[in-house]
Amino acid sequence: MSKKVDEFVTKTEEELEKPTEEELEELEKELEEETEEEELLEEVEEKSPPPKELVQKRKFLKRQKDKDMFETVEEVFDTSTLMAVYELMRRGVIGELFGTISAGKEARVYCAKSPEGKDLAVKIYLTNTAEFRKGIRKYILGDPRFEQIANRGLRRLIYAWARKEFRNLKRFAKAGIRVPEPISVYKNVLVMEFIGENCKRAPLLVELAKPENKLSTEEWQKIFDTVVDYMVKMYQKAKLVHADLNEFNIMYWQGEPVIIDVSQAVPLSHPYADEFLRHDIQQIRRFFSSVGVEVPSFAELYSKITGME
Ligand SMILES: Nc1ncnc2c1ncn2[C@@H]1O[C@H](COP(=O)(O)OP(=O)(O)OP(=O)(O)O)[C@@H](O)[C@H]1O
Repeated sequence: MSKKVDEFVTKTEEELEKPTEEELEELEKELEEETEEEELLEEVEEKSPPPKELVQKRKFLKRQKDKDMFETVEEVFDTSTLMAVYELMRRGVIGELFGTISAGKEARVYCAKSPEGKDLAVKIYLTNTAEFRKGIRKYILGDPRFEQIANRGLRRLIYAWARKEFRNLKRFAKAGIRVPEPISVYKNVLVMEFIGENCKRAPLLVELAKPENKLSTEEWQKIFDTVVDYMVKMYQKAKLVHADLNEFNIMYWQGEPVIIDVSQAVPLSHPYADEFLRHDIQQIRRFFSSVGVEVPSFAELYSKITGME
């Protein structure tokens, strides 16, 4: 944990003024409402660039991201982020904030405890313009219209991005897909269920595939079947395509795969939803065949997920 956060947490613990019941109800309502920026984000998404280019660029950025995952990144919290964490403490969502679980380009994930002592995952989206721009580019590649909007109110757009992940988590959970339970979102801070125990996160599928874990083909088959079942539910019930589904975005906890990183999921109405779905299917086929599962053909999976013959 950075020194800044440490000092901040100690200070706020003594100074917290808890919200009233009415205020909490108001806050709950606020979470349900779509902000202007969220609408704007949806509009911008509709105008994303050609699918081929987008998919290729995503692949490249993913490789970069995986490489960077293992590099240490300096912790930098700006005042507004500190104030957002403070507000979540005041609301009784976060009790204490601990160390970093992951330091990606777009977000940092921290382990925290609720005031009742329950483990929480706190995902903080970076508000640094350059960082966010790089991150969101994989999604809305250098679209000049986006650049314009971004210049006008990038910070608010980031808040919308965090809320989008919160909503997508809700939508997935409602459709019966195992995701971290979304707890709260405020500004660029998203609070969700911690997948793991005592601040030790559960493994990702990519880690589970390492030889020392020695999972049997039957066990992999079971995980594969569950992931496909999730994909069917995503498409047919949640009416969303994950759009970045692979072994880096699926955790494994208590015998079940758990889908994470859903901020970039798109509705089926998105012009490139089908392209993203095809890419997700290819990624899943590639990974599971590499661990010995006899995966069905692309066409078979595609028709199962979409329900189209
Ligand atoms: N709910 C959670 N519980 C425990 N660990 C989590 C949780 N959510 C995310 N993580 C950890 O944090 C990492 C990054 O989370 P996520 O993929 O949502 O963010 P990201 O912005 O895409 O980050 P990255 O750029 O590193 O992929 C995950 O790979 C996982 O190790």
